[in-house]
Amino acid sequence: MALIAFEKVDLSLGGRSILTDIDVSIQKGEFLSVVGPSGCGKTSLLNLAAGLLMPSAGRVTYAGKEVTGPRQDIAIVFQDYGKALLPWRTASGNIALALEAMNYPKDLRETRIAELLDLIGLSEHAEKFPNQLSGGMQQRLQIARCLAQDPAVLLMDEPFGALDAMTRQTLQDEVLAIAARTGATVLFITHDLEEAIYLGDRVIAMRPNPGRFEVSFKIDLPRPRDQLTTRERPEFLKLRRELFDVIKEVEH
Ligand SMILES: Nc1ncnc2c1ncn2[C@@H]1O[C@H](COP(=O)(O)OP(=O)(O)OP(=O)(O)O)[C@@H](O)[C@H]1O
Repeated sequence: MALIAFEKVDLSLGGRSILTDIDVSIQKGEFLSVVGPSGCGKTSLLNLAAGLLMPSAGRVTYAGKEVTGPRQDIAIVFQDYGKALLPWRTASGNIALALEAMNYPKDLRETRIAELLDLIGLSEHAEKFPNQLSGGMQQRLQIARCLAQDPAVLLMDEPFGALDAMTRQTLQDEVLAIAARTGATVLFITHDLEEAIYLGDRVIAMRPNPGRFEVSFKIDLPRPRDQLTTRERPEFLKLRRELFDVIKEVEH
């Protein structure tokens, strides 16, 4: 069953066509990666799924119903964790914020915060403020805060773009583990073609001006994925090459 569907969606902003003819169904539990050149409308696509933007034509549905605004069961992870976290609240305090927003029972909050900190490996850092945490830890914290909502969908907008390569790989594996464990549906936007393939069940490449879908690749690489062996597989290398050729072509 399609959890999120875009049906012939067009988006114009300020009189300019940003996205056109977007048609896609994202299945429950699917991990969909979207790649494309800068400015092709990836963030706009995610904002439509989040109910933060409304289509100019066509419709976006969630579980068969038209999306009319943000929902508690759809969480967004932004690239800029520095802006997403409250600097005057500790790691625990930042997670508490999400629980407060959803009126999570007061007497259960402490246990839930401890669970989430444990899940993302920050138990030792519960009382630290964001600026006392590394970039990777801050991004983990943002993810934990999203997970506090117990979302059915995670929308991730280049979440690891600002992190170093090693941290990035660790967090990729954590997100895969979280998705497998929670059954969450993930829409993942990235500039990194290898990251898109490594994570996804499917990768869609976009073409700019106006933004539209160019091609979709089904990724049949076995799970669980492994940073070394998965990336060494001939199918991985073949997909990487094909995707690279598509992006090179649409950028010109
Ligand atoms: N509110 C707005 N009004 C007018 N144009 C906008 C608005 N928001 C975004 N745009 C334009 O829409 C286009 C797509 O932007 P979007 O941020 O969705 O692209 P993107 O693919 O995510 O880019 P990047 O990879 O650089 O983050 C850009 O040309 C941008 O300038």
